[in-house]
Amino acid sequence: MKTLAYGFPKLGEKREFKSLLENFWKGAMTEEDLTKGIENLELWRAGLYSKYVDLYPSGEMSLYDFMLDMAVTVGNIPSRFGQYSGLSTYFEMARGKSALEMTKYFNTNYHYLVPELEGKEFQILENLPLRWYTFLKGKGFDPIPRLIAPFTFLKLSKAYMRVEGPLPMYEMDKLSKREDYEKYLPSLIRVYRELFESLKLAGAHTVILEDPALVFELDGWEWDIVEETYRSLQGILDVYLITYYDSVSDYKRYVSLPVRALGFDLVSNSENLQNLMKEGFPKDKALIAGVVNGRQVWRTNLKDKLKLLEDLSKLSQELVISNSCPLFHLPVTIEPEDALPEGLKERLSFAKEKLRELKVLKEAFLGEEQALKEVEDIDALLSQAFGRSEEVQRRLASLTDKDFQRDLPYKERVKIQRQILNLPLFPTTTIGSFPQTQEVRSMRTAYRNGKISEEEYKKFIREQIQHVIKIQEEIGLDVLVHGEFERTDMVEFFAEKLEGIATTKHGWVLSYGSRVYRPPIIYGDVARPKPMTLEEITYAQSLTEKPVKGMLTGPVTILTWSYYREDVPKKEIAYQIALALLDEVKDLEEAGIKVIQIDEPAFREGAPIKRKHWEEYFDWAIKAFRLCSRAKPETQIHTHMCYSEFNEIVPYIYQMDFDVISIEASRSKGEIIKAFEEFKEWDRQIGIGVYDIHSPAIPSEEEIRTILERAMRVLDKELLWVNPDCGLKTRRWEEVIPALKNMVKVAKDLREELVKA
Ligand SMILES: CN1c2c(nc(N)[nH]c2=O)NC[C@@H]1CNc1ccc(C(=O)N[C@@H](CCC(=O)N[C@@H](CCC(=O)N[C@@H](CCC(=O)O)C(=O)O)C(=O)O)C(=O)O)cc1
Ligand SMILES: N[C@@H](CCS)C(=O)O
Ligand SMILES: [Zn+2]
Repeated sequence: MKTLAYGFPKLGEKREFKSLLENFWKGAMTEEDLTKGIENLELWRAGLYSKYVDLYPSGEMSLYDFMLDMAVTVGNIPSRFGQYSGLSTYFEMARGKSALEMTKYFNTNYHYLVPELEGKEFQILENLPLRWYTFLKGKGFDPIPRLIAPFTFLKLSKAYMRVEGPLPMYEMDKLSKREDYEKYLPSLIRVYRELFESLKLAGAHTVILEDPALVFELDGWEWDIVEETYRSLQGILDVYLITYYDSVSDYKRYVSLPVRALGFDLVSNSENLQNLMKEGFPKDKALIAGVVNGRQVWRTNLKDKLKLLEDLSKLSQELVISNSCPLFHLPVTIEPEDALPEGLKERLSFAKEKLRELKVLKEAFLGEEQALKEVEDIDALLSQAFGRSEEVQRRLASLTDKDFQRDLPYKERVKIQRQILNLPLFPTTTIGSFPQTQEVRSMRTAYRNGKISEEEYKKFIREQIQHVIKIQEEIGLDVLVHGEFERTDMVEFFAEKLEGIATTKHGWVLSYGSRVYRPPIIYGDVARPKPMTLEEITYAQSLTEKPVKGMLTGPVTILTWSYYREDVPKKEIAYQIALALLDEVKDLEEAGIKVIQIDEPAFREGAPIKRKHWEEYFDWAIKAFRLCSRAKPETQIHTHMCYSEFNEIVPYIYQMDFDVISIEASRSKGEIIKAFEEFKEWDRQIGIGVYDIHSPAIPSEEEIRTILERAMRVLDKELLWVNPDCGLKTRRWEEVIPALKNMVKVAKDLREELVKA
């Protein structure tokens, strides 16, 4: 029996990764120092792995994103970036003016960069797997090199495809046919074989291939391709194949693949286990059992897992115990958290603690007394009831169908809202946040550390609000926002104000690039003790005649971007949060707020990977949104979504019954617009994001106009709003002001042109 861990967070205990990158980008650090710093982080990580587990990977360290690293390794540099010249091209692809599209990795809040295939032959450009393998080897470690598998690489990429029509066009899209894969696979496999050869030469015997795309519901021809791929990769290194986030979609074909070891996520659902028990497992392969949850922070009930491992050991002589999915969804360690609610800390386990759990599990499995005692102690602790509230549960039980239905249908509501708001054609707005400058963050830190008083902090926030209202009025925006300066993060802010949710001090997790967030922990039933946003929103509204949007984060997003209890159905938690938000909506209405935006950027991400589970998810996710947005007919309800593939879920989005949606579409080059063309019932107002807020580049009037004109070809102009594709918190004022001016100018020009026409 061996232990294997992978995906340990690269961020560092003190967010060193973030500081290194951001200092380098600011010009405050040389490339040499950046490299040294990153290498130190890799050594720290390897040190932890080797302390707790038998097997661990190299090649997980990336300067931005592991998919981007794979693309660079195999020489997949889109031609618009010109000749690859090291870090400058690398970061241009990640965050430059025409950066690669960024989207969520499976159903997680980690964002990867989508490789763009242009039909060129692959070739090794930078052998990053070899670089990191030899680096750790040279420092006395014995890692297993790890790569994203060819199938997942292609499945998550996009390629230029010919679109048939009166005028043949080329558009970026996912590979969807056998021929698409046949075009790219032979050369990709050749490159992987070369990579394997180079690793073998450097002393490796084994390689870990992460192939999570095998958990998608694949067609038979896709499995044929997977089989052909693994057959073609044989003969150089032993392959440990790892899948995660769900069960493999075709168990029989999976276990027949010609590899040395096969990994299973035995946590996300029970399908993998059922198949293992029913179908058995091949004698000639090792079974990698992903039993320790890599996505949730709860301490593992090792007693349950021991029983599971005993069952599995009857199936395979060679059992490897592992985490269920990469550990980078967890903060590094629980150690420094000293302000958690009573009784919570001992129930939690972050990435470092999960490594230790793997070690204890192995020891207990081998019958070591100390470990067996720990197993019993944990079981006794976790069996005690924790965090439930009868009052919240009573409120939930009293819900009826009426609670999920607004009083008037959209067609009636919209007439009333038009009269009240009296907005022009192409109303302009922003998504909510304005630059979270160093000054804003420092003031918050000072307030939290007791260096300034609550009064001083509040005064500072009021000044920020005054400033942002004035700026928006000067720019000529139609629906204003208060800027969200009082918020660390759109989920954490609400979590801090809700009962039943804990927040951490140091529990940072990477979302993309160097951007981090601290996922809150929903440990009990959720309730709102007092208003959460009223003070800032009503203050902002008092400064202007224009409508200011009340700004809330929706129930599905609060749930999805937090850790949550596994013994309470997600639907129940979502409804609890929705009821708390409904109280806030009512308070905002009472205070005269006419427009309320309830952000749901995680609405798509929360959906199960397999479509067969979608109906069940969307049923409660839609209802949770409807529950919290049951405002008066005259209140205009907005929602906002970003950085996911929304095309397939437009019919579900429609059922949320909002009045206006703003949706990101700029990095994906307006593909979403096509989806609205196909969904004929669409009658809601919609703001297609007209520029990418992740890039520091200021969008030109022409770029903005192109997206709007494209939208106008598909959607009635009466429905269109004009806005950036997400909040502006990561941008600087110098970028935001000219960008918004260009945006408002285009909206005004279009209005005038339509009047003349
Ligand atoms: C919109 N998105 C979000 C997602 N997930 C979220 N949870 N939140 C989101 O907004 N997913 C999809 C997209 C893209 N994802 C992200 C995620 C994170 C950011 C982002 O900008 N993060 C900030 C972190 C902001 C934060 O919480 N900061 C705190 C702490 C400030 C701090 O570090 N202070 C220093 C000292 C500072 C000083 O004194 O000078 C310290 O404590 O050491 C705060 O503001 O209070 C980031 O910077 O990464 C964007 C998109
Ligand atoms: N209102 C939030 C939404 C981000 S998805 C913001 O503007 O940052
Ligand atoms: Zn957004």
